[in-house]
Amino acid sequence: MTTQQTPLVIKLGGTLLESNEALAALFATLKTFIDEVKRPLVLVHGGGVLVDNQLNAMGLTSTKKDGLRVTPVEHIGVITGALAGTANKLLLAQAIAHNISAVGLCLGDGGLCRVSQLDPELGAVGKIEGGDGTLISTLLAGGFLPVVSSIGITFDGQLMNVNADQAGTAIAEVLNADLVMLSDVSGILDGERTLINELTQTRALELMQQGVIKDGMAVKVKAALQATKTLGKPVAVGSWRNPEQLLSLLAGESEFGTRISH
Ligand SMILES: Nc1ncnc2c1ncn2[C@@H]1O[C@H](COP(=O)(O)OP(=O)(O)O)[C@@H](O)[C@H]1O
Ligand SMILES: CC(=O)N[C@@H](CCC(=O)OP(=O)(O)O)C(=O)O
Repeated sequence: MTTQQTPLVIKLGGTLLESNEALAALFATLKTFIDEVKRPLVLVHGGGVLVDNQLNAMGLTSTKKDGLRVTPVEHIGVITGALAGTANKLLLAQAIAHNISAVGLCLGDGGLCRVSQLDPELGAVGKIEGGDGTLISTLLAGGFLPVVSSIGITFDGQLMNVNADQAGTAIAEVLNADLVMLSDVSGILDGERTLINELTQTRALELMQQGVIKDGMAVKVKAALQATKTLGKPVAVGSWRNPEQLLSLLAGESEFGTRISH
């Protein structure tokens, strides 16, 4: 593998993390991608469903504000366990089972991303910016697959819960990579619940204003729009059920998923 090629950042989220079967199918495709396409690949992941399960199991309740989880400081330990622990290691386990050499990281490793508190009302929720890509580039040059959770660490050493779509954007920016976001849905749906293949910024803002794109999808679309702007190329949103379509989608050749452009 060479780092001369444009890296591909794939963000994984949604109920994928709850299904070993879906994870195994995805990693079989990723293995083929790594062997055949030979492009540097980085995985960034969420695991909101695992966070919900862990908080529930501990008798803790959690709310979201504009698609972001309100994170009281007393919840951050459990959330870190779910994201940087369980979710990250479930993905590592799949990589190992598919003969992929992977390394599990969080946003703080090697100064990858800079994270500060986003809004005191949200508690330990991080605002993310790109940082130092040296560690990831070194791992890619060594043929490893970096798998990055969305737990960040502030300069003064506080753990922060970062939305994983925002983390995907920040890492794609650090690496000047292509970005695809895989979720539970086939892509972004319009008011009639029909898949939108091509979404421009103007239409995205309109649909968010109308409340057609909302909750977690509004966070995702805003993160994707930022990435299209900074990277100067489209971002793909699709289902982890058809990962093999995502490169064609980025190239504007597939009817699967949504291609977001500036
Ligand atoms: N216009 C829309 N198109 C598709 N999904 C939408 C839309 N508006 C809201 N959603 C919701 O957003 C969810 C995806 O966001 P989210 O759960 O945050 O994804 P992930 O966990 O993969 O980051 C969908 O499952 C759906 O319930
Ligand atoms: C601040 C914030 O909302 N953090 C998210 C991080 C995980 C995430 O984004 O997971 P998905 O990509 O699977 O949705 C959360 O706690 O759910």
